[in-house]
Amino acid sequence: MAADKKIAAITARLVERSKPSREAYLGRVREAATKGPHRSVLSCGNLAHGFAVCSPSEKGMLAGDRVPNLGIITAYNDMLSAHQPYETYPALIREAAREAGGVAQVAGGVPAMCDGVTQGQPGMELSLFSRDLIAMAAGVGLSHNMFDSVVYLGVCDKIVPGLAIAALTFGHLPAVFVPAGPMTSGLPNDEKARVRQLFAEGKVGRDALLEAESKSYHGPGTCTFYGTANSNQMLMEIMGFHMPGSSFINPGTPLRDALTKEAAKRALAITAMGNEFTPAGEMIDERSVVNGVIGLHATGGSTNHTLHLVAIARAAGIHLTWQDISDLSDAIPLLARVYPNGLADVNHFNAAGGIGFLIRELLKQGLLHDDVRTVFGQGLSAYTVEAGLGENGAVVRKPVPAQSGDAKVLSTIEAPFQASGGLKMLKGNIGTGVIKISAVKPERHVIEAPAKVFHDQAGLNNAFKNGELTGDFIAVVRFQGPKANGMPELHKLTTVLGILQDRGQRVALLTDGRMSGASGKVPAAIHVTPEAKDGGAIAKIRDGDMIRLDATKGTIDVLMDADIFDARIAIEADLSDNEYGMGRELFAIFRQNAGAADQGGSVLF
Ligand SMILES: O=C(O)C(=O)C[C@H](O)[C@H](O)COP(=O)(O)O
Ligand code: SF4
Repeated sequence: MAADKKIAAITARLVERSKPSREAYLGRVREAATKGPHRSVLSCGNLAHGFAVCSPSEKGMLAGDRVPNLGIITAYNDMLSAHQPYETYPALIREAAREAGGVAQVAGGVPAMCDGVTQGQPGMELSLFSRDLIAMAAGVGLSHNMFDSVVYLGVCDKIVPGLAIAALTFGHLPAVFVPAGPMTSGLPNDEKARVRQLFAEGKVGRDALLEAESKSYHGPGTCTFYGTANSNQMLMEIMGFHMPGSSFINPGTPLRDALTKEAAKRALAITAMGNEFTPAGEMIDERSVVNGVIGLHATGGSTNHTLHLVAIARAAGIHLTWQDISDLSDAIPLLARVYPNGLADVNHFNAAGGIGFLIRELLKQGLLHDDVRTVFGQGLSAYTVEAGLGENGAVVRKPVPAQSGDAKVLSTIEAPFQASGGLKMLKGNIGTGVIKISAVKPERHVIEAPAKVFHDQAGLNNAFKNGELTGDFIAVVRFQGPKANGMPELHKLTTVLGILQDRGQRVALLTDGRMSGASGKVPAAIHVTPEAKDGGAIAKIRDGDMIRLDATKGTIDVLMDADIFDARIAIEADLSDNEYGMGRELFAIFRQNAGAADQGGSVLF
């Protein structure tokens, strides 16, 4: 149990709130678990289909009941720089399985969207829904019931959350997440952002912009800013789904391959057929979820996890709320400064000590639950390490250094960058929302200004081009919620609002949509619930209304007589443009059934 009383109290209320659903969930997991192998319930016909393409020796092993079979769920494609390295992983994993006396098969693939390719494009309106689709697609692969353990190959924004929902839905099976690692450092992220602003102001041309973007995103691996994808890696490690020290090792290196093989062997070692059975649904409990939230706060992680972590927890019968996330923020200091929360990138963070250093610092003051189960065994203290290669090419681990390799990037618990974490909940007569304050200067934590209302990103960008965005204002961009158009990221607005902010205007964004984890310096009240499409108060706001966004107090309010504001009719919008094109017609059932943002914006729960 965490030593810190506040964390223990928040965890206790999470356990209490979740009791009925968690007990029902654990009952299902225990019912589904079997001494195995799971394939033993299949008919000869089923099994013959299942191993038809295996080698004769693998068929011999799978025909018996002594050898575990490892399922691989892969999100490989060439679109995501972070997922392209997975092309070669199945062969490596099969080799490791053979060495471990087991068998491995690709159970199935899942789709993976790159939010960088679709940012500002119609495709982004499928992004949030792709998370649930990924969980469903992984379920299709695992429903063959041929497997005794699973390795999940995924890194990016919606993919890890979708795979984690699947892993917990199949919580009777062990689950090891296998990362592919970050791209090597290219053009610094702040320099990329500077060239973008110059382009938006017409000071450089497309050739200069494309050159800067291409130097920033230049090869295999995860983009190096600390957005949702790299927040995912931190979460998977601090929640115990990764092998210790594996998150931020670059792709195409001997250590990366050694970690992949080690993960496969570990996944085969923790099946019900061995003596370290670690089913995902029992490994992940309320303490693991709270540890994930703590990691988000301590690193300034992505706002998208106020959606995804809520949905992941629900898959395990755990009811995480925005109030839990916000209250933990008050108890957890910011220990990392990685872009957009600073100038460093994730490679610098890892070189400074990485996740192992972060965990050690938080454990020093009892700010994490140490008494948790992980794929590596019992206790989070085992993760206060960094991974390396031994003489024989195997993975070796040693304790993280006592000192940070760069105190400007990764600090100690004694000298945090901020006393509280990065994510705050906002409440008021507009509804509830969240704001990431770790990347916003303190003098911009409170913005009081007139509303300028838009119904899409283009409206705001056009107003900028026409020179209409003068003075202080709060841009209200609405009908961007899950039911309206799939809750796209509005990250492209950061450039325009950043230019105005740099000119000295006091500006902010208020939306029922999302931002990227890479969004940062402009104060943004996002995920506002109820959304406009649901008749939320955000649909009552008019141009010129005075709005106060106060991240210090945690409030978002229209400053007018309550009766007058309440009496207003929530306007409706023509959303027919969002119903067709780029596959959006395939996701109508998702828009119709999406849950509220504070419930994860999911069609599953
Ligand atoms: O981390 C997240 O939440 C993201 O979704 C990051 C997006 O992939 C951005 O779109 C990529 O950054 P930009 O190149 O600035 O567009
Ligand atoms: S981090 Fe974002 S932009 Fe980079 S590959 Fe992953 S999804 Fe695409």
